[in-house]
Amino acid sequence: MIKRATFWERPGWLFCILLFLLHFASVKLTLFCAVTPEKVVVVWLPNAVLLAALVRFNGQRAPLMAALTFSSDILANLGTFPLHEAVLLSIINLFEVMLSFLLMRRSGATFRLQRTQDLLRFVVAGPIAGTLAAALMAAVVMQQIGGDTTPYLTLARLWWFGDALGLLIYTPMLLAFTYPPRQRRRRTWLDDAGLALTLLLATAVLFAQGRTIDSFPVTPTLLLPAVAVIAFRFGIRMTTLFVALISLGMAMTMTAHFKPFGDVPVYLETLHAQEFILTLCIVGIGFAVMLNELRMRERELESRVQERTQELEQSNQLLAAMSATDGLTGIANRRRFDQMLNAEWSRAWRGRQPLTVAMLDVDLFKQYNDHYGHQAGDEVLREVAQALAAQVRRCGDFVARYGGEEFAVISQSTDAEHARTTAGMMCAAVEALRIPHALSPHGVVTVSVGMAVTVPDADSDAAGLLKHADAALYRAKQLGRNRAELADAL
Ligand SMILES: Nc1nc2c(ncn2[C@@H]2O[C@H](COP(=O)(O)OP(=O)(O)OP(=O)(O)O)[C@@H](O)[C@H]2O)c(=O)[nH]1
Repeated sequence: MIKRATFWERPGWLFCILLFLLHFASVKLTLFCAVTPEKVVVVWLPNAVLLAALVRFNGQRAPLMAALTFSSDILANLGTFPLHEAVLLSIINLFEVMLSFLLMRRSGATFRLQRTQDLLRFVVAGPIAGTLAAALMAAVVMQQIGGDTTPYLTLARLWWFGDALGLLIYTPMLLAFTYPPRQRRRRTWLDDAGLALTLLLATAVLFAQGRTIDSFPVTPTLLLPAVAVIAFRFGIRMTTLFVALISLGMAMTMTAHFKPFGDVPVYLETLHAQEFILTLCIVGIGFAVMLNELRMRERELESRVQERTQELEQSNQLLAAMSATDGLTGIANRRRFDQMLNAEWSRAWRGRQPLTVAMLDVDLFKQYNDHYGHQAGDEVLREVAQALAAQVRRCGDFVARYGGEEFAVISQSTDAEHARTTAGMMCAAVEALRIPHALSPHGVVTVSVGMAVTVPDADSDAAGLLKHADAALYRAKQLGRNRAELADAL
């Protein structure tokens, strides 16, 4: 089995066989049901098959595809035209498609024809310019070689209109069906009923022979509102399919001598049919493409808004993190510490649990700065902060830089004994860094710690706890530094 993605990546042998068969069938189908007994082509669809293939693969293997459809064109035409005429007309068909494709490429139309701008570029390149150029040549061939006595301009116009409509109807349809739909819509029974009714109406209109019901003429124009509704409800695929079916149906009924536009001369009838099919295309395909573009833009806008919201959320998170972080040490700052202390205080109060605050101060830091310089002092603060953070991470506590060379730690559910052990460990952790301090009696950088433990109640507050911890820190400094002191009960 060839996978869908692989099949549409490059025109492989399977695609080429299918292209040949589809092209051959489309010539036969057109000759069978879209050419009136007077040999007037209402819509010529084979050229759309090659153009859609060239556009779909952006010109990959163009010579091979051209050769295949050229031979299929001659083969299929042989029964209707003599060989030399079939060859010449096939050359003109090929010229028409190639010119349309090159003009489309030059205009920058993208493959899917799903935006109004792309559709307009396609219309100018194919149904207007490419087919007109071919029509002017074909009329000469038909007159000079085929011996057709119809006036030159009439011949050219008939070729032009038939081929232009063929390209206009079938190229967008074939392209729409070679891509998976962007968004599948859920169809309701009402949609299905509407579709069935529209097809019924189309059949009735095509076979009504332009009759009137209660002096109301049953003409194909009745189908225009229906195609607009289909474009609105079902999107490009279904609309192009509907337009194609109606056009082919109309051509078929005309070749079978039904007269959807009443009893009018054949040249006028063909003109009416072509005018009607053109209007059907503009209303149906044009409306579907416009709606599709609007929906695509809406989706693009939605995803862009989503992207921006996500970016904004990330920036907000970053900002929040930045406003809570100390720039020098990278740990929480005083602001965050105050928030945490209030939150933990309330929690401990509600749970009647003890709460511990420890204040830490780097010993003889002024001397360190004076001796080693301010930048070396900054580096010490960073290292001390990391050592303390590693220490509290293990116990699930919270550490912040309180300001200057002071740090603060909050511990939950700690009794006095546990608080003392933890503080001792923090002193040891800083001493273990072994940062030389020539002016300290310990020879290395050390910290002093003051702690206060309390079970919050109505008579105490967080500020009081901090004050007690600060007093204990002062005592630790007095008692020789590099030690931890516990404050008296609050
Ligand atoms: N390098 C550096 N120094 C700072 C920073 N913040 C505060 N300091 C310094 O820290 C020193 C604090 O000195 P003091 O309050 O006298 O205390 P100390 O020298 O540590 O003495 P004790 O606390 O009694 O052990 C001052 O010299 C401040 O300039 C900082 O961000 N970086």
